[in-house]
Amino acid sequence: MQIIDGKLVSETIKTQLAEKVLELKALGKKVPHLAAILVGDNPASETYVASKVKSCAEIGYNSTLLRFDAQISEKHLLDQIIALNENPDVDGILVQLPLPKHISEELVINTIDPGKDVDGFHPMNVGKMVSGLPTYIPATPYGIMLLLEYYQIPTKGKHAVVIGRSHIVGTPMSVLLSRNAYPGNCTVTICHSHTHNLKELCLQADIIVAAIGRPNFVTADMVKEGAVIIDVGINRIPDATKKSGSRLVGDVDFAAVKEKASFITPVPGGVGPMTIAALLKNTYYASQGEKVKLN
Ligand SMILES: Nc1nc2c(c(=O)[nH]1)N[C@@H](CN(C=O)c1ccc(C(=O)N[C@@H](CCC(=O)O)C(=O)O)cc1)CN2
Repeated sequence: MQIIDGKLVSETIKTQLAEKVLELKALGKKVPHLAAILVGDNPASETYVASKVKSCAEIGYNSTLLRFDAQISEKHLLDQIIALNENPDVDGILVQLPLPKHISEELVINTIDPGKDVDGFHPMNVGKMVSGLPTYIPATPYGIMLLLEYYQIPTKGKHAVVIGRSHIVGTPMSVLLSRNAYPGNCTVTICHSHTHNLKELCLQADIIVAAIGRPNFVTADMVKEGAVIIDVGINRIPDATKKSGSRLVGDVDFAAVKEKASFITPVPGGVGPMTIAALLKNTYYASQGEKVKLN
């Protein structure tokens, strides 16, 4: 069994991007600029946005963080996005999700200029991804594709089971795994809350992508010997032995499942850091007026 080291791969990608920034600077060109919008005080969102801003600084990107309290009106938020769309210095825009209930995520995403939508959530970019055209690919699925490629994990003809059908992870992941290229060419099954024979399907899977948001949901008895396990879950559970009183676990029972897996991502240190690295790659492409073209 091999543990997929997302921290290592993300650091490698960040080093490559930092080199590209130095090249831009040497040519007297502008460095990539990411604008992040954070609404409210969700502690997890605060951590993720802080990590995005810190990563930008580490590799030499400019970043702008716009913070608003949870009561911001939808109209005011949309006006801020429009201003960023019109700001020629800003290459990439992201609005950290989730948003407070009174704000339509759909409207917010649709307001971001598709050319600056480095999260790849705009319907125009989703459509391009589904059509196999160069575009911005949502950061978590993009990060997973980069991990599969880095570890040269065979995917052609494999049965991939994706647990979860969110717009951020499950749905794009299923599109990418079934595309006609490497990584891809999988036969994909998407499972969700109405899937009755989940265990049976998982037992047939060569690759499982768990993105359901339930701690330790995938147990060893659901996994075939030699399966590749990609854990997207980030769940904080109580742990009295920790100073903080809690610890982070994925959607997979890592300790037991690793005994059966050929490759497995840990939590933390697996998919999470790759989400940031993939966002930074998208931002670089946006700054160059390019889109991501997977192999
Ligand atoms: N606008 C967006 N919102 C959200 C996205 C997204 O891609 N765009 N994805 C998630 C959260 N997310 C990025 O925003 C994200 C989640 C986890 C990590 C990460 O590095 N996790 C670490 C653990 C961090 C911790 O201690 O809590 C790991 O797994 O090692 C980065 C980014 C929802 N919202």
